[in-house]
Amino acid sequence: MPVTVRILRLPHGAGLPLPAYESEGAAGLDLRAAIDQPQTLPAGDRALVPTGLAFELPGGYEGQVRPRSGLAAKHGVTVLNTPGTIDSDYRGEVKVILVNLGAEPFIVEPGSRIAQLVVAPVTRATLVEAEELTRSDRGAGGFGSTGR
Ligand SMILES: O=c1ccn([C@H]2C[C@H](O)[C@@H](COP(=O)(O)OP(=O)(O)OP(=O)(O)O)O2)c(=O)[nH]1
Ligand SMILES: [Mg+2]
Repeated sequence: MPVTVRILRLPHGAGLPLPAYESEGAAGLDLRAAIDQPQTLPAGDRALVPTGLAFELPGGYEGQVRPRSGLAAKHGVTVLNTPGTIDSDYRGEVKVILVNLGAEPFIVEPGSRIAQLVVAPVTRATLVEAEELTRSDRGAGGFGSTGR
């Protein structure tokens, strides 16, 4: 379902194109690094990379910051907290926590596409505290209880 999202380009992101869906059916809007110098991400290290963007998501929606599979497959570079959560009431700059799990340093180039933002509906729960929970076949079994 299409949804309208207000977006603000911050001064350091003003020269970058607006995020776009890169194909007709793409789920994510690519996010770019709003940096003015190449930034080296050493192997094993992480960095909070600015996007130069702030969003106003409608109530009932969230933004999910997800990795790009190409960066992960080719360089071992992913989003540390994937999926990062952008709350609908957050008005600050969206930043991407990149981590380099590869063996080589990775250079983040200015304006390069580092992650993607998926806008998704969220359900908010009403919690009802209970004395006990309804029985189920699974019960408390988990963490591999059904075997391999
Ligand atoms: O990858 C991310 C994750 C979060 N945020 C921003 C938007 C989000 O609405 C806010 C808070 O994120 P989260 O709730 O995940 O972080 P927290 O550690 O719980 O911080 P807070 O106490 O501010 O909620 O930070 C980002 O820019 N990038
Ligand atoms: Mg939080």
